[in-house]
Amino acid sequence: MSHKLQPQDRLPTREELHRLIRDINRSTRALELLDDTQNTASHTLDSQTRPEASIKASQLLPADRYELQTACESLVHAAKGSKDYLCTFAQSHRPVSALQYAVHFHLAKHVPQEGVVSFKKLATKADIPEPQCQRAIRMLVACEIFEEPAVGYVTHNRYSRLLADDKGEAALGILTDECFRAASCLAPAATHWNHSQERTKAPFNLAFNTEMSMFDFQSSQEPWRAERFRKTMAFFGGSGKSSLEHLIHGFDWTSLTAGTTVVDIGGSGGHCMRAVAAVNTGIHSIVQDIEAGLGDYQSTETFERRIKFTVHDFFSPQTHPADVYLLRWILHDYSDQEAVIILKCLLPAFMPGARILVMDSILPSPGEVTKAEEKDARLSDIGMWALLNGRERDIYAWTILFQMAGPRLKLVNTITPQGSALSVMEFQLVQ
Ligand SMILES: C[S@@+](CC[C@H](N)C(=O)[O-])C[C@H]1O[C@@H](n2cnc3c(N)ncnc32)[C@H](O)[C@@H]1O
Repeated sequence: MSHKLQPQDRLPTREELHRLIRDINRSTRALELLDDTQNTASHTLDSQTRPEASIKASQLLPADRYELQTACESLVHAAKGSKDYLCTFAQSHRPVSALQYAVHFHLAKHVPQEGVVSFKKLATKADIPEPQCQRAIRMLVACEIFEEPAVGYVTHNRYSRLLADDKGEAALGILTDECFRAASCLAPAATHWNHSQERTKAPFNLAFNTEMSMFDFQSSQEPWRAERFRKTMAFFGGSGKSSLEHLIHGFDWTSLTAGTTVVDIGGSGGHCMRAVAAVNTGIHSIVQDIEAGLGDYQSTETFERRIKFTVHDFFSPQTHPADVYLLRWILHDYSDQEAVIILKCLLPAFMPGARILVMDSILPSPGEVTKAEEKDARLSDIGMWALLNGRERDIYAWTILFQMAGPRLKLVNTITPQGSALSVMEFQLVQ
């Protein structure tokens, strides 16, 4: 009996395949043309644990990198056929759950930096059953995380090595635990709380069975999660699209005169202010966060007393007068109604000429960028929704948000540094 291909199993036509291959060739050539920096690029892509080098890689014509990704992904999807693509896509959570298992049991830390380890020994070290260890790792090997160079033996590759690093493990821990579990509750939470926008009625709350917002839950119930969150923020700031380099290039910090005060609201362990202090030695910085967010840093002073850490809840009125208030990766955590409260709490402390720097992503309009770039931006949008009913915003949504906070707050400048997923938006209070 002959098997007829169903329309949904249709393979790509020759023309479609050739167009995709032409696209791949074109963007590959664009990357290859960067002869001078090519060595840096391939080197940094192979050793992603070196933040300072990765910054350079992230600045290599990101548009070409996204075009290459988009064309490669389209080719893979075309090769699969529609039904297979969609069904595989709907099972994306399965490799992520294998990663969750690997991170939870610290498997990467039990694999030697050089050489191999047997599944048997790895399972013994991690205190887990060997068959489970093998199944999880083999799923990951199929996704190019870890390698099995000889049957039954595991070794690191450039991806798995990231998991062996403390901060990398923390970040992947949050992504595969809090984020993953919360994301599985998007529709149930919407039904349960009738599409509430409150941070205490988010998918996270259903997943973790708590009435507290994620940050309050971390602080008061499971402080190890707050510690892990702080390491994660430092990890993301270390390199790539959210590198702190972009914070430095997104605003002229050297233009601030000696004695200027910068308040970093929700500043975590102070990584942003350390980066700023390194380029302008005259600035005084205050890092504000909740107690658990600051961790061991609270009440300390660093950088020859130029950075102070203080506990402050950004949902209460700002008490510290400053020339610049930095809100990096804060407002996207919240819905408009809650983000407005944070902004309004700033206004009473506002001195003439003071500014607010918001560093967050600006969502592209549909079709404005390649699919790969759009997907990256949208990952974060769904992520913020899942954790706190937050959202990413396009430029119109940002403008409306600030209008809601106060009609006198005006956007005076926006800079998106090359290779950065985040933009710096500068707001001032006009008369
Ligand atoms: C997404 S992180 C951003 C950290 C840092 N600004 C950065 O760019 O890496 C959000 C920060 O807000 C802090 N935070 C959460 N709720 C807060 C509150 N009510 N008041 C002050 N800080 C808060 C968290 O502890 C965390 O450090």
